[in-house]
Amino acid sequence: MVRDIQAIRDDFPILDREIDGTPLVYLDNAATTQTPESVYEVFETYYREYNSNIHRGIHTLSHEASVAYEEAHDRLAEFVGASGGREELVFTKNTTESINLVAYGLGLQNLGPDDTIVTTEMEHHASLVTWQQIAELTGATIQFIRVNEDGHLDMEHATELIGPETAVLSVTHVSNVLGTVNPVTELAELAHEHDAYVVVDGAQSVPTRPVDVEEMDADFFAFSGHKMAGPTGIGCLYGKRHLLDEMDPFLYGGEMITHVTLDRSVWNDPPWKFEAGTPPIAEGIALAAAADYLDDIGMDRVREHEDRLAQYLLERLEDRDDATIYGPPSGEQRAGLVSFNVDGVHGHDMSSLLNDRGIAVRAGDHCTQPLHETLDIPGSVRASFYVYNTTDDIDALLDAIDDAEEKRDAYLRSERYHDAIY
Ligand SMILES: Cc1ncc(COP(=O)(O)O)c(CN[C@@H]2CONC2=O)c1O
Repeated sequence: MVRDIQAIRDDFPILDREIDGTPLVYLDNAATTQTPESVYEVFETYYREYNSNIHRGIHTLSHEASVAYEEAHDRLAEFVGASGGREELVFTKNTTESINLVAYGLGLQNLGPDDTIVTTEMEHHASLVTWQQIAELTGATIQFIRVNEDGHLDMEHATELIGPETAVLSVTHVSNVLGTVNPVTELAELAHEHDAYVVVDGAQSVPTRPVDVEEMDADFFAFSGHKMAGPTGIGCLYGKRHLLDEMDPFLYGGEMITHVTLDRSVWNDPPWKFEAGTPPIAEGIALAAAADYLDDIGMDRVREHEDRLAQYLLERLEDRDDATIYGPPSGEQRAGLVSFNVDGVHGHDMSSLLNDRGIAVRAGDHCTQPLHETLDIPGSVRASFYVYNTTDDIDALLDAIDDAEEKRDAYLRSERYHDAIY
């Protein structure tokens, strides 16, 4: 069933909000997406009808909560093509925690001075800082695949860096700044020729396109609930079952054990081995509802919709002689986000001027300071779309950019500017 855009927008009451009397235009989805009624109603039902701690209570509420929470793991595993179900799908707090879990649970235990971690210049700090820290703690070397002018990874450089000493390849599937969709399957193949672990940051891909972790042959794959129409406070780490068996827990305590004596403890099986203490129960169950919501639209349609909006904005920004766009040009496939700058208007001023018009974008370094250094800019303005955005939203953005440019030109003509300069 193909759902029309208005029907989808009606699922998100927040889109009826006004910002100082102006209708909200929400274009900050790469940071956090909005949540449909069908997802946040899950919270209300859970707390109204079966709130209880899981796995230990011998009573109906606990059983119902346990079943729903466990089945949510199966649902998210299915959403990313993990045939092992819940045994390969750990709930964490977010992508950041998922990547840290692999880095500390496997990297810290197995890496040493002879090993290399290969990652890229376009990584989010959630990954880049984490592997930098592991390199420091283990003496391993960390190397970064270069990013080309057009926002793609330099694959020649990748083949130079990935070799016998590579122990880990950690790469973002989609850049949260450039919109670039990286060839993770090709990179995984290269890394596996040298028995390296392949860790994929899927924060920007799982929400926006069909993902099949087994097809790409990722060993680990991390993503967040709040970026896929789900709640904050819940994320996922997919891991191949035999690797999760090998991996050390990251947090210790109840739930993650099967037997404890004063001398030693025996770990539980995955995923519970990595879910110490009382987990985000309602969040996990609500995330399964988010997966249902997105599958109801269809992830191919989500990708097409996002690409259409990105192309619409790219073509119009490319027509401007004072706009600089980062990432692949129009005509090339990219995720539904466009980062840009307008000459003479600082990103934060642009973001503030847009907010005056009810338009929410993000400005700054988007937690990718090394990438912005490579781009030789202090920051950028990023518009990012989701299933409920339309070309009307983009037209409103473009009008507001015109307005910002007029304000800039008026200032440049003003006495205040000339007094300041001369
Ligand atoms: C590619 C990528 N990896 C990891 C993360 C970290 O996700 P969590 O915060 O859920 O752990 C983000 C978040 N994206 C940031 C958050 O705000 N704006 C962004 O672009 C991201 O875009």
